[in-house]
Amino acid sequence: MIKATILGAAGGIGQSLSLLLRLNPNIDELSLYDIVNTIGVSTDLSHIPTDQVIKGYVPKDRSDNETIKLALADSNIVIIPAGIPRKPGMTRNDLFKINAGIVKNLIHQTGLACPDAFICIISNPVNSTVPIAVEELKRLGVYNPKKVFGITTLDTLRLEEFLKLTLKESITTKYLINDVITIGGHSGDSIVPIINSWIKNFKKGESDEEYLKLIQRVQFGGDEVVKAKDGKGSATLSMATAAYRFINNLIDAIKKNIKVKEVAFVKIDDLNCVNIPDYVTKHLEYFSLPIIIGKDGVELVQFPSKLNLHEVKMIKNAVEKVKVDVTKGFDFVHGSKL
Ligand SMILES: NC(=O)C1=CN([C@@H]2O[C@H](COP(=O)(O)OP(=O)(O)OC[C@H]3O[C@@H](n4cnc5c(N)ncnc54)[C@H](O)[C@@H]3O)[C@@H](O)[C@H]2O)C=CC1
Ligand SMILES: O=C([O-])CC(=O)C(=O)O
Repeated sequence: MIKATILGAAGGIGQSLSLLLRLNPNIDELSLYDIVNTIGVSTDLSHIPTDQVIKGYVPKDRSDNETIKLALADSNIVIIPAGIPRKPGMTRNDLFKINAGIVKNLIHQTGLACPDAFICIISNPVNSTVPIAVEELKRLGVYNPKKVFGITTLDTLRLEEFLKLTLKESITTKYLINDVITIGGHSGDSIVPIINSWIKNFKKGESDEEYLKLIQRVQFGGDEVVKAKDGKGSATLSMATAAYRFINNLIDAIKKNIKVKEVAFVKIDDLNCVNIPDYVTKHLEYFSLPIIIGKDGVELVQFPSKLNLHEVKMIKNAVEKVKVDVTKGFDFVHGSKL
């Protein structure tokens, strides 16, 4: 029995993701929670014929914690896209002030209602909201490092698509999936695209202008959408697709007991890691990296092999960036040590 709950289900990502999950036959119950409009969204989706139970939940007022408890009860998977999106001119860090509190409260309720659930955090800034979630779960005494993920899949989707466009050859995304990934964090130059042997397709290798342009476009892909939406939010449809890819794989691990390979922002120092270089582990606890997920969660964190020199340079820079964001998240829960 799989029950998936979306917290923030009435938003741009929430609604699109709800539709995709409604169409997934491996989900037995879909639970949609938001502070607004989930009754409308769930009623709409309930007219799609499936064998799935679907329910919408909206709290009566700010002090109502009973409704979210009902929404979360018995969930195996909790997905959190609740919070505000960017407007042009903002960085993801500008969202911290509002989203940090939202994520902390929702994680608190999740830890109380379904402490054993897999938790997928979409709300930005991911580099800080994941540490907030981890520290809050620790406070409750229910933290399981194998089951807390920051969703960075959209960066990899962008890399697949933009690399294909850059190479202008008869390469389809089919050949790129599993071969190209992004690691690091989820903001600007903390995002590190890894293109494996495709570097050979660039005439001047790591110093090729087209290669450097590709890196920049992936790192600032979110800004491209924010600008195009012109004040009406950030990526929603591509993000829902990205989250769906991750969740679909996660369900294969949980329900079919298949070991799946994914990439997510996880707390690496609490997990079983192989081949992670000192220049990463010495300095920080969290990074988005390839992971193997089994039915009980992350079994292994891996580090990509065959990196080019530019990729190593980008990783070292990402380590510095992520470290600052992680500390901000940690301090939000525990209070600054300064
Ligand atoms: N991880 C990633 O790659 C990406 C992350 N995001 C982030 O996802 C978040 C959501 O983006 P959108 O869906 O576009 O925003 P949105 O504004 O369309 O939807 C957010 C939803 O959260 C709800 N919400 C706010 N406070 C809540 C609470 N306490 N409990 C439950 N629901 C609550 C709102 O009512 C709204 O329906 C943003 O922080 C955005 O930056 C967006 C794209 C990619
Ligand atoms: O850019 C944003 O604010 C939303 C996001 O995380 C992305 O599209 O990657």
